[in-house]
Amino acid sequence: MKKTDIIILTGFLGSGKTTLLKQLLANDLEQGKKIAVVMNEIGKISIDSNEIQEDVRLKELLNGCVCCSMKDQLEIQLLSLIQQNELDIIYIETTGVANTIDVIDACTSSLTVEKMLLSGVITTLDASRWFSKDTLSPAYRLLLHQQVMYSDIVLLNRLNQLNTAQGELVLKELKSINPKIITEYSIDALVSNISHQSKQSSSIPISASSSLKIKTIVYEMTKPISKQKFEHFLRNAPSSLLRLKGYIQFTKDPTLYNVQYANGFVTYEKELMKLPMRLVLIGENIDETELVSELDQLS
Ligand SMILES: Nc1nc2c(ncn2[C@@H]2O[C@H](COP(=O)(O)OP(=O)(O)OP(=O)(O)O)[C@@H](O)[C@H]2O)c(=O)[nH]1
Repeated sequence: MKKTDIIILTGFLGSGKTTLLKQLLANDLEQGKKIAVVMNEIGKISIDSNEIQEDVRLKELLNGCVCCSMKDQLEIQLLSLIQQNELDIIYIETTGVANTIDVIDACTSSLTVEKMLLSGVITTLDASRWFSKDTLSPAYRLLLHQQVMYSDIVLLNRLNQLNTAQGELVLKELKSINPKIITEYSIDALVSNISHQSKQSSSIPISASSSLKIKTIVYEMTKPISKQKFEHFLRNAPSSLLRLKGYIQFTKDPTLYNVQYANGFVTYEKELMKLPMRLVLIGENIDETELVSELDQLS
């Protein structure tokens, strides 16, 4: 069964996410694709939702961020969207202050990965915002940096608001963080580029999933594994492995555990529901063959 593509739109406040989304939706609808949008807003009301066409399924997550307080709601909304509709693409428009890794984490649970595939992260970036980033607080500066770093495509706009030297400096800095910076794009050119490539693949071809900046690996377990070996695996995991989560069963213990690993720490919680033993691993340039082979040896 073809999985529904998930495309995450990130970008700082006012950087052009909704403007881009509207263009992408118009293009997809013209091609007859079945689309849904999950729109996340920090505030209690969404202004941008009114801008979404009627034939697009829309879910709003308001008053919080899907990268933190609303993580669980995102999973629930995604699952309900695909249960009720046959969809080609789900766009997730994040709040301007969302942490990219945490959004990826939130939309790749061990339940969603069965039916959905993360197809990429697109970031919109205002060149003048980047140029004046030193006026932001350290936390927002870091956020902006990470939005660029973890994106599969960065769409840079408003470059014409800077002079030539400033523009060159911005580009040099950005390209040292992420070479996939697209500048001077007009939405028309971008959309026609997407349309052209979409004829070959069924979704927005940001890149093949194997070459995404942040990769998600799904590991299905057929039998319980050794807890001792699993913890040894985690202790020796590469630092590029950012997250591991899912449901796991250990040898000589009938309990199913919800396992969560991040920043070198692992936690287990008893899971009462009968869920598939499946792990999701998220990381930057992680080697799937190597990790899967190591996991295979844990039983
Ligand atoms: N010059 C220029 N302006 C743009 C571009 N994209 C969006 N804008 C304008 O920037 C403003 C904010 O655009 P939005 O698309 O609402 O930005 P957003 O990232 O969704 O904003 P928030 O949801 O508030 O974070 C609007 O006035 C847009 O018309 C662009 O590529 N170039």
